[in-house]
Amino acid sequence: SINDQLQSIKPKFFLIKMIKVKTVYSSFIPLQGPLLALRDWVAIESDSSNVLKRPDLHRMMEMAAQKLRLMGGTVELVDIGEQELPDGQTLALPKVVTAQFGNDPNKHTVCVYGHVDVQPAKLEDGWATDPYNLTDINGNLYGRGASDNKAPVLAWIHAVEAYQALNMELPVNVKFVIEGMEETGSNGLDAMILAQRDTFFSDVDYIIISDCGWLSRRPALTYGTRGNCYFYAEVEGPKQDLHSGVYGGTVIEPMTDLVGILGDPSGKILIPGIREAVAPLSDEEWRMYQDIQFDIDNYKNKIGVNELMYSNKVDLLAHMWRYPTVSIHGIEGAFSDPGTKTVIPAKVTAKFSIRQVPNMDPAMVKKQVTDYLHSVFAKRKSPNKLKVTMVIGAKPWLADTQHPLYDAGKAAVKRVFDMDPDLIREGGTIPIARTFQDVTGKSIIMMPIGGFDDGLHSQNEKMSRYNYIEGTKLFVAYLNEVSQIKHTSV
Ligand SMILES: CC(C)C[C@H](N)C(=O)NCC(=O)O
Repeated sequence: SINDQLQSIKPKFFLIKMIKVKTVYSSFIPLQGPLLALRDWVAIESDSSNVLKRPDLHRMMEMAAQKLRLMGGTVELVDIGEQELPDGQTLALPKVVTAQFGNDPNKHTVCVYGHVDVQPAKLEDGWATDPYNLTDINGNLYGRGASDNKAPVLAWIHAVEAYQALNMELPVNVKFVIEGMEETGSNGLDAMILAQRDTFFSDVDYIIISDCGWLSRRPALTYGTRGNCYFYAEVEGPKQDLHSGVYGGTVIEPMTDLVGILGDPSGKILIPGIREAVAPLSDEEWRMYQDIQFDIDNYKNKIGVNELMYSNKVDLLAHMWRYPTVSIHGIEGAFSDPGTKTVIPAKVTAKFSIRQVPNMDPAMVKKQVTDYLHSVFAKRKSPNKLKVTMVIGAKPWLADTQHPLYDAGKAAVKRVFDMDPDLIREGGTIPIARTFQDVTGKSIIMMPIGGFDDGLHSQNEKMSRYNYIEGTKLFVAYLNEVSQIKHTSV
């Protein structure tokens, strides 16, 4: 009837109005709705790398599940077993939250993946505000996990809530997979995806991930991530720490060995075989990089340096996204407190990682790194013992930007931001992306809403009110665009 038709037009009109409505972003507007939800989520120190914080992480997963339950979703907390710690003890992994809204066989089904664990953060690290107390300064919401990845996960939840609030049917069925171990390699999630391939994932058509950021103020769609191989290199010498005055000069120090095998002034990867495996940069990719908006001075200012490894845009983007890099993160066992302790540490463990790209393979990288370090160590003829372990082996991921998912993404960005997105890659790693692709055979899009200067993993991480709310509008619009994709596209 006419009435039914009017009913179906009215909410759609509201939806378009909601997307187009100009929101005022000011710190003077008190936190409400989505901002309060983000405050509550940031308040939980869900640090997946710290075993002492595991109870908080369990609480975080329960809180995410409860939010989805209250919205009427079909929610499960999936037990993914235990994690083995380096000392041989075991610890329960945080359960994975799965949820489903709608199961209409005539609609597409999208699966939104995100995580609610965070990297460590302490006020003493140099934060200007308490990392677990969401603080608004000039429209930026500061807090650990605000951008990586709590606000983006919440923005997807709010997108579903927006349809519900308007009494509108979701244009697609929406599933969620929310995990709590992303920052430490997504332990247990690969097995869970494999186990549920023919159940939870059987009707999923497309996978959407919003766990990354824009490159500039221009919105972006991401089509590649680097992988990550994370290593521990342990050098063990005397049976206990020693006084450097009493024993220095007689003992072959583990720290000297460690620095000796890791150190190279170029900061480049010397390990044979690694660079040779890298897929060459094609002319087309090179051309694409030239069109991307990237302000080198802005980038330098953001991180507070005067000079970078390369001085032109294409080289910088290529080395950020599609060449491997090595970073040394820290040395466990070394003296690092303030003061002047004169100690020879008995055992030191370097932590470093290699971001890898197509066509590198983690198993091969593990062998190459282990063989190389042992060969360099052998030349030192040291009596100390070296042990090399790879603790994370996450593969890189690359998508086809010609897929209709990306056309739908461009249309949604245009609708909300009135501009075309940059098509970018990401230097960081989303360990599970490749598993989703390989196990389910479905296409993935990464649709970031984080700002280019959000400070992920660093001090003063933030998410702006603007990106959070406009990002939610983007997701609302995107669900609508995805529903228009022809049913034949996988
Ligand atoms: C920018 C990254 C893809 C964000 C992601 N959450 C992350 O930090 N992954 C782990 C990593 O070390 O890259």
